[in-house]
Amino acid sequence: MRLRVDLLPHGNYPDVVVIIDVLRATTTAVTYLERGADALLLTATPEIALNLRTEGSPYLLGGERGGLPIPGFDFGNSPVEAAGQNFTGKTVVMNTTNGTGAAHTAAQSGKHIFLAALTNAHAAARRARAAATEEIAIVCAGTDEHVGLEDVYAAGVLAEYLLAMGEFSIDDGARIALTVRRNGGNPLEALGSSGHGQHLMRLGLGEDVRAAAGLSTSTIVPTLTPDDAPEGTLKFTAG
Ligand SMILES: O=C(O)[C@H](CS(=O)(=O)O)OP(=O)(O)O
Ligand SMILES: [Mg+2]
Repeated sequence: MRLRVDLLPHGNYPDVVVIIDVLRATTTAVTYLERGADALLLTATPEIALNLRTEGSPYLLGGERGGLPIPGFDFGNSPVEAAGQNFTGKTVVMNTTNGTGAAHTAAQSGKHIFLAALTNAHAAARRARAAATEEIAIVCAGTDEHVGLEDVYAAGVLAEYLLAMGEFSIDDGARIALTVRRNGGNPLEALGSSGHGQHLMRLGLGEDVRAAAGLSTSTIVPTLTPDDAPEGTLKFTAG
């Protein structure tokens, strides 16, 4: 079994893909499902999300640009905000700068697509291991096409869990992620020292950084479903 870590999304995934966007899309996605959402629809663009909002639709919209809520959306991209709501019976439509796009890239080729954060890292590693037949690709979303320390650190956490579960041949991306994990301090130190973590703190969103640093507190793994989904969206449910 191969274990690969892409420090940024590249495409060409033959088997299992685990998308990581710790700050904040995948952490927030896990929280929506924790708080009862039936499903998540990750859209390719904000416009697709806005067009899904029709009278009486079961959709709520969550997303950001520049870290701030998108005009016309119900929520930003905040795990703390999501944790304070009840989404039972709702589908949350998400569009964010990096994470939702990374999921669309992965879905072009991957067979099994999961969303992972630090908060569900152990459960995500277990699901990935159970589904894989040849390769697990952990894909870091990054920020605006630049590598993000927070995502690489979380990839290292997943890689550690996976290596404890069985034999893998690993690539240099995985070696880098493991090195960052082993030298990056605890999760809050790693996230707080990342460029994007510091950006969010400057925006007054430090509580989101703290929430995203919770380690394996959730067993929910957002999983791409083959169910029908509106055009331009990917549907994830709790796995
Ligand atoms: O919401 C976030 O933290 C980022 C937005 S940005 O990098 O500040 O523009 O989005 P994500 O897609 O979760 O990386
Ligand atoms: Mg991010």
